[in-house]
Amino acid sequence: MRESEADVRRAGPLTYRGKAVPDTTTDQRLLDQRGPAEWVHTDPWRVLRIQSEFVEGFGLLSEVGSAVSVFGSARIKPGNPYYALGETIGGKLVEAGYTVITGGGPGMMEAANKGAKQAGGTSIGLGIELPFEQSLNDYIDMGVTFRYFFVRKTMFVKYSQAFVVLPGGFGTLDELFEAITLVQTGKVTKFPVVLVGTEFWGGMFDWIRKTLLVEGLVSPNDPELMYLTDDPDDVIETIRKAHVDMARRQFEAGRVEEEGERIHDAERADP
Ligand SMILES: CC(C)=CCNc1ncnc2c1ncn2[C@@H]1O[C@H](COP(=O)(O)O)[C@@H](O)[C@H]1O
Repeated sequence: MRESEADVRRAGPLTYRGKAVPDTTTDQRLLDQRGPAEWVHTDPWRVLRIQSEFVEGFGLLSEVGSAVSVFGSARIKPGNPYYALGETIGGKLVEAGYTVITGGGPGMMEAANKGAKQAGGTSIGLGIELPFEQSLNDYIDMGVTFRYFFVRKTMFVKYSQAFVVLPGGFGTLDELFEAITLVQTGKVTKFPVVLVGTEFWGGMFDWIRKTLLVEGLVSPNDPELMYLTDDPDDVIETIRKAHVDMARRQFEAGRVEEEGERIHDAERADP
């Protein structure tokens, strides 16, 4: 016997029959009612917003090729020699075959994006909502603005194969030490973290060796997790060599197909 329309209701994957058929449809309940609004300020709702940030971030970045994240001060202005250094490094990363990812803001982020864009590469900005008005810099081809710092950080780590850290303040230090901690604890397979500016970072390196190491608060090899240089070509060469070595180790460990591809990519980037 055929069911009459009144006897059955299909709501997406759900089927209701007979007296179980609801009085209203899902759309009616969605569109007709407007209840109290406090729930948008609750954690369960935030979880959905957080989830949507991951979806947008993964969606934007998943097809990006080999990429390097460049961190550095939001406050350094064009005209500062560090800004020019950031531009040069952004450009050279592109010439070496990498997409450049930054925090999308002003200062050193803008410098690296500018260098990347002017070299004809892909320039990405992962911005962050801040209490004061601020938009993504003008040199970004693709960008997302995140609400949550921790979601944004996941994107930097997941979609880049190296970090370049230019002079900066607390935000830059936060990004540097997050990266180093992930490498130190084996949460990411060892990837190069290159600091640029021997004079700027030298004091921190000394303190790590003379205090952290001497007090036994880091392992003897931990300071080697960071490489320090002033030379943009050395930045690129260090990253490239690390990628070739890494791909070769993975290849030798038997993960042939994919890793062969990566060796190829890294070698293709040979300047
Ligand atoms: C003028 C000003 C303060 C703007 C702030 N606008 C920002 N926009 C995007 N990312 C940022 C911003 N401030 C800090 N960050 C993040 O923290 C780092 C810079 O922080 P800082 O200036 O070193 O501590 C950047 O690598 C970036 O990922």
